[in-house]
Amino acid sequence: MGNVPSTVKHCLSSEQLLQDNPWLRSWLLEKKEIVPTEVKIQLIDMLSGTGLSVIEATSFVSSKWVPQMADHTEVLRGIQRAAHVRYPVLTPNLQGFQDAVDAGATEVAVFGSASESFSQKNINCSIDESMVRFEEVINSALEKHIPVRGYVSCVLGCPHEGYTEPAKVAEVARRLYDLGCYEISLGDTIGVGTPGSMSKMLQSVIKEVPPQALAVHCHDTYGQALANILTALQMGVSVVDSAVAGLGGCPYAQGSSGNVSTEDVLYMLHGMGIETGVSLPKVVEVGEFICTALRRQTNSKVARAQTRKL
Ligand SMILES: CC(C)(COP(=O)([O-])OP(=O)([O-])OC[C@H]1O[C@@H](n2cnc3c(N)ncnc32)[C@H](O)[C@@H]1OP(=O)([O-])[O-])[C@@H](O)C(=O)NCCC(=O)NCCSC(=O)C[C@@](C)(O)CC(=O)[O-]
Repeated sequence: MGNVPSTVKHCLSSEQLLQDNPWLRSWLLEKKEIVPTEVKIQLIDMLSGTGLSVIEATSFVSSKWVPQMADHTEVLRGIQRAAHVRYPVLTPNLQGFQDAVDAGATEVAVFGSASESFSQKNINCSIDESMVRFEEVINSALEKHIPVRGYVSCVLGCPHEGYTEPAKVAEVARRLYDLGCYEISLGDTIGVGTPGSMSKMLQSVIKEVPPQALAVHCHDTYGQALANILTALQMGVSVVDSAVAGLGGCPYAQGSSGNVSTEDVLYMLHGMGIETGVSLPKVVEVGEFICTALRRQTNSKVARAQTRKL
């Protein structure tokens, strides 16, 4: 457990202590607790029953880099696949791709960045080097008729470099699209974007990749995620990444909050008369399950309001 203060070591089993000391609870949670494999499997199985058509199931990254994903094979093999749902997994390189295929993956995603520093910190290589790795993954995947999605991180800002030039995002998105990714998900990894910067960035990207092949992946650090998503919808993007209860984040983007919550996105879309086929009450239920299991509060405003029966 690293540098655990001795007082904490002695009291770990005391639920009362955790209740009396919310700081201790959050400290323990921040210390990268590993979510049990069976909880991950149950979470995905419950999400499969909500009407969602895509659930990103796990990530075939190095367990030395991200120990939380060491059980990727058990998770992918353990879930009950629903016929109407796709279960892509993240694969940063050929090794991850081969492990994913061995575990039964039928769709994968590569993840690059519009920021050199973030690329180095996140996947230990430059943007150019990442494209070489991705090309290997994409070629092998397409030979096996496995669709590949491409992520571009830091599209509206980088934790190390600050502002990201829209032209750089467009260039990286175009390279992934040309390599054969069927869809490019544009990640506001640290959640600093606003409708103004989202619109400017999309105007640039849409010149290179058609909006029908784009998705947005917003984190809600500054509370702008829904506004940014609405901006993207108005510009012709119709695929939105989100996380139940607003969980998530990135181990290489310290301080940024989780993804926009699925519940909040659904509430907005349904309010606009957009048919998603996803049941909001069921997603709220899944959120309650995972928040109880992780002993954390939901980040979804909609879930909180509905619990208070507003
Ligand atoms: C990419 C690597 C693997 C490069 O890691 P590396 O250390 O540079 O890799 P390497 O090729 O030099 O190999 C070193 C060791 O790692 C092993 N290795 C090599 N590849 C793998 C693999 N796939 N699975 C398991 N093991 C692997 C390899 O076998 C070797 O083992 P050793 O010989 O030392 O025992 C590493 O940097 C890594 O795992 N990074 C992932 C970090 C991560 O998961 N970040 C969060 C992803 S989410 C995201 O990026 C943002 C997104 C998508 O959500 C959107 C947004 O919000 O922006």
